[in-house]
Amino acid sequence: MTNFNELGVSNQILKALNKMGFEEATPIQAQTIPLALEGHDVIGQAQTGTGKTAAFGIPTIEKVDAKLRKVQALAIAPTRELAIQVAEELNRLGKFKNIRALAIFGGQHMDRQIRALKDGPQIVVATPGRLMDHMRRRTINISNVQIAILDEADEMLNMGFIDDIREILKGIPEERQTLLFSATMPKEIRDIATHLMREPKEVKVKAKEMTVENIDQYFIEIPEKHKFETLNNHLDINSPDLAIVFGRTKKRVDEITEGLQARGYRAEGIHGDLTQGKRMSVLNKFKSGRVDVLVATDVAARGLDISGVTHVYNFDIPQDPESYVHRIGRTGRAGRTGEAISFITPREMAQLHLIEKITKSKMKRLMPPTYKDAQRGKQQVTIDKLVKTIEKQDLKDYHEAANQLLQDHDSITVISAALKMLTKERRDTPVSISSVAPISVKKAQGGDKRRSNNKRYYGGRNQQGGRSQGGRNRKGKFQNSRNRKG
Ligand SMILES: Nc1ncnc2c1ncn2[C@@H]1O[C@H](COP(=O)(O)OP(=O)(O)OP(=O)(O)O)[C@@H](O)[C@H]1O
Ligand SMILES: [Mg+2]
Repeated sequence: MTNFNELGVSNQILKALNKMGFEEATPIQAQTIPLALEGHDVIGQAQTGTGKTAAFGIPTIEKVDAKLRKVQALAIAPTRELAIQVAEELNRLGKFKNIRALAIFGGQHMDRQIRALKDGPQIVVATPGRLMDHMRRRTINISNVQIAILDEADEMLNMGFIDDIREILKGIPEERQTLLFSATMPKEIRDIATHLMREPKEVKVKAKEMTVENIDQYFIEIPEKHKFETLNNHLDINSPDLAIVFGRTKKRVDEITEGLQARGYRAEGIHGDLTQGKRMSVLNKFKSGRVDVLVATDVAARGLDISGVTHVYNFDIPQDPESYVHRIGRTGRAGRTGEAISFITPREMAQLHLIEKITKSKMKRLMPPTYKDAQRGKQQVTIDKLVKTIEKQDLKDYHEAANQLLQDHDSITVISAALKMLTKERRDTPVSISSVAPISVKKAQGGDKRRSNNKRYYGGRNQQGGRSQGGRNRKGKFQNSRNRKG
């Protein structure tokens, strides 16, 4: 383990790190901070949740001049929420150096952003579309930018974004320093990257697997039409603190969300068709625990750092292995543990093997839990609560009432009634989810075509329906009568 002061970091940043509770540098931070401080271009690849933001953030803050109220560093991120999060972390890191970072992103009033830009932040974190808007209107001056950062670099250099990125980089002085970070870096993308950089130093934190080992990975082989009930059962058994459920399309996310709500779960959906206000409010509710289940498209797959996410469900297996890595990486962050459970239809088993091959990790098979298992799981939660209350031993005030009850009823009946009252039973509202076509490996491996598919996931951009939303969809209704009480 490396201390930050061994890395040549200033006292003001050490003070900020101390305040943030960062005691030691993570491996990617230890390896890239000195290189970036020396002025090298860097491609940094390390697993999800291992502190890449501070790895590029610390040297960036060290290099910009607080007295100069001009944009000196520009970070670009694929989604609005990520841009906001990165700006927040940079502001925490730069607090004692009086460095300010501003997030600019689509869906927010231009006027407001223009005013904020006039305030003279030294760092801007932007989504590409909105940044280009500002560039065209000349409401941002990037001619003083010395450091360009691409967070989620492989995604930013993917088909969906590459043209924007090229155009943005054209507006930045050529003698810039370029920093690229991501948990994944497919070779063809790395080749593109090196063309945009000057003799980049590549740092790849050595890991056996592309995914973090503190995430337990499981899969459940299951027909499409049983996914929703299985998700319900699983949520009941695990009672996750916070869970994210990834669905393939926006429509799917809406349907799963509505279904979960109908069953009594505190679930909300997030995808690119929602207003920015709604996206923010959903995410805030999730972060504060007012929502337990976040149902999302890949708009929430990359970079988001929400502590307390214990479970990630792939309701639909993703098309790209990289996307799998990022999705499950929303749990098991900063050394915590997590579980990832992927639903695989029988025809998608080949896709599962492809993901395993590329990520060099194995998913353990789970049998689909039954409704009975779920009931037991729910009851166990109640029993645990009851036992905790017993252990506290402050029940004297209830003894008289308990004695009275036991005179009129046998103990099994009384305890069962108490358990029933305490158990949050799932509503048995019938729910139907439209089915989607399975992902086939052949399609998934189709080179550039596969890459271009990514585009549709991301919010705030013009999104086409993508194949799985298209006319080939069969509409399969699914109602589970098994769970309906007689
Ligand atoms: N040195 C450190 N010590 C303790 N916590 C840290 C340290 N560095 C980062 N963290 C925390 O770890 C969490 C993950 O960091 P971060 O979001 O930068 O990960 P990442 O590598 O960018 O992940 P992803 O690939 O998902 O984007 C954050 O909550 C961050 O505050
Ligand atoms: Mg990150």
